[in-house]
Amino acid sequence: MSDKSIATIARLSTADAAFHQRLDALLDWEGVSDKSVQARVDDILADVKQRGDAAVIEATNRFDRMDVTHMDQLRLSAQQLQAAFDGLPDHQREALAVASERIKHYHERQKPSSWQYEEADGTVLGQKVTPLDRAGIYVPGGKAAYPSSVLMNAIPAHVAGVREIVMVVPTPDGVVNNLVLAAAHLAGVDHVFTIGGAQAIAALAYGTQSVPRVDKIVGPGNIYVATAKRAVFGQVGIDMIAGPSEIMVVSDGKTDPDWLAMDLFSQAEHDEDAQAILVSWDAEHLDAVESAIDRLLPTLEREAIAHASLSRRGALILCKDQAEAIELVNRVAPEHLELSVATPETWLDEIRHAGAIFMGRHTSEALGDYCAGPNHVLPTSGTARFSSPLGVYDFQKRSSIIHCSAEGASELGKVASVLARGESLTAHARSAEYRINPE
Ligand SMILES: NC(=O)c1ccc[n+]([C@@H]2O[C@H](COP(=O)([O-])OP(=O)(O)OC[C@H]3O[C@@H](n4cnc5c(N)ncnc54)[C@H](O)[C@@H]3O)[C@@H](O)[C@H]2O)c1
Ligand SMILES: N[C@H](CO)Cc1c[nH]c[nH+]1
Ligand SMILES: [Zn+2]
Repeated sequence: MSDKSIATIARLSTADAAFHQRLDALLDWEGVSDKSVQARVDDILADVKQRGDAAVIEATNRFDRMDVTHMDQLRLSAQQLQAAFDGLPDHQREALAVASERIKHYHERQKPSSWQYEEADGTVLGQKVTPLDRAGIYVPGGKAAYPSSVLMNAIPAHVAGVREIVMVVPTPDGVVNNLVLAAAHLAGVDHVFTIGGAQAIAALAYGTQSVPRVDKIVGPGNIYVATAKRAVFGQVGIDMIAGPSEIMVVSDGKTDPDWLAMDLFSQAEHDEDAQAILVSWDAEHLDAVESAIDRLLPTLEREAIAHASLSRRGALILCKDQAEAIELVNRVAPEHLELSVATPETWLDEIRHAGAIFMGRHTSEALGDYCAGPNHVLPTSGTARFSSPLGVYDFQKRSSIIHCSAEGASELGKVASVLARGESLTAHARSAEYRINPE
C-alpha cells in the first residue's frame, strides 16, 4: 500500500474477515428511505397538487434561489431553444449533432413491432404496441447541467413515437445552460419548464394550470427527485428510481493507472454520494492507481466533490482472481462496469448484473455518457439485478389482441366454461357457453 497516500480512498481485501461488512457499508445508500427527505417531499407534492403553479413558483424561488412571480417566467419558448442552438459555437453544435445521430441510430434498433398470428380455426391473436401520449423528462441541473441527459431522455421517446414531450430542468440562480436548450431543440422537445426537484415531479404527475400532466416521468435526479418519483408512481408511470452515479472497474493490472484513476473520478465528480470501485488481483497495480488518484485529484475542477465521493463510497479492492472479481461484480450489480482486461468478451457470459458493460481498456465509461449510442440513464444501487437501461420500451406499452372465429369461440368456450365453474363464477361460464356451437 502506498505510504504517500492522502487517504482519499479505502483499501479493501477479500481476504479480510471484515470484507463483506465493509463492502455492505460502501454499497449502502440511504437514499429514498431517508425520513426527513421523505417528509419534505411529501409536503411539496401535496402543496403542488393543491395549489398548482403557485406552489411550484414558491418552491422554485426557495430551492433554486429564484425570484419569479409568474409561471411564464419558468417556461422556455421554441424560439429560445432555436436561438440557443443557432448561437452555439460550431464545435459544440457538431458534437451535439454527432451524439444525437449515434443515440438515435442505437435506439432505432430497440423499436419493437406489433405482431399477430392466426390459428387453424381462423382465430387471430396478437400484441399491439402503442407509444405514450405524453412523456415527462427530468433533466438534472442542481450541481451541473446535463445536455447529454436531454438527448438520452428525449431521443428514445421520439423513436418510440411519443406525441408530446415535456421537459423540466432546474436553473439554480436563474442560470440557463445554452447547451441544454440547444439539445432540447435538436431532440424535438415540445415544452420546457425551468423547474426541478420534487416540485417539478409533482407538476408533471398532477398537472398544474401551466404544466401539462404526463403519463410517465423518466430521467435521473437527486434524492428529492428520486423520492418524489417513488411517491407519484401509480398516478403516473416512472422509469426507475435512480440513485447517485456508480462505476465499478475490473482491471487485470495492465491498464495505465492514470486512465483508471480518471475513470473512477469520472463518476465521483457527479455527486458526493457517487460510488467508485476498482477491483484487481494485482496488489502493486492497486498501489499504482492509488498514487495516481492522489496525484491527479488536485488537477480536477470539481476536486471537492470527487474527494468527498471517493472518501465516502470509493474503494480499491484486492481480490484473489478473475472468478472472485466476477462474483463481486454480480454482487454489486453496478450501474457502469468497465472490464479493463485483455479479452473482455470471454467474461461476458458470466456477468449477470450490470447496467452497462464497457469492454476493454479503450472503452472509458465517459464515452457511453455522451456519444457511444446506448443510453446513459441506467439502474443504480444494485437494481441492475432486475431492471434495464432507459430505452424505447420505456415509452411504449402493449395491448393484447384476441379475435375469435365462431369455431374458435366454440372450442375455447368449452375450456373457459370448465375453469369458470371451477371458480364458481357463473356469469363467466354462461358468457362463454352462449358461444359454444350446439352440435
Ligand atoms: N443516471 C444518470 O443518467 C445521471 C445523469 C446525470 C446526473 N445523474 C445524477 O443525478 C443527480 C443530479 O443531482 P443534482 O442535485 O445535481 O440535480 P437535480 O436536478 O436532481 O436536483 C436539483 C433540485 O433539487 C432540489 N433540492 C435541492 N436541495 C433541496 C432541499 N434542501 N430541499 C428540497 N429540494 C431541494 C431543488 O429543487 C433543485 O432544483 C446526481 O446524483 C447525479 O449523479 C445521473
Ligand atoms: N454518468 C451519468 C450517468 O450515471 C451520465 C452523465 C451525463 N454527463 C456525464 N455523465
Ligand atoms: Zn457521468
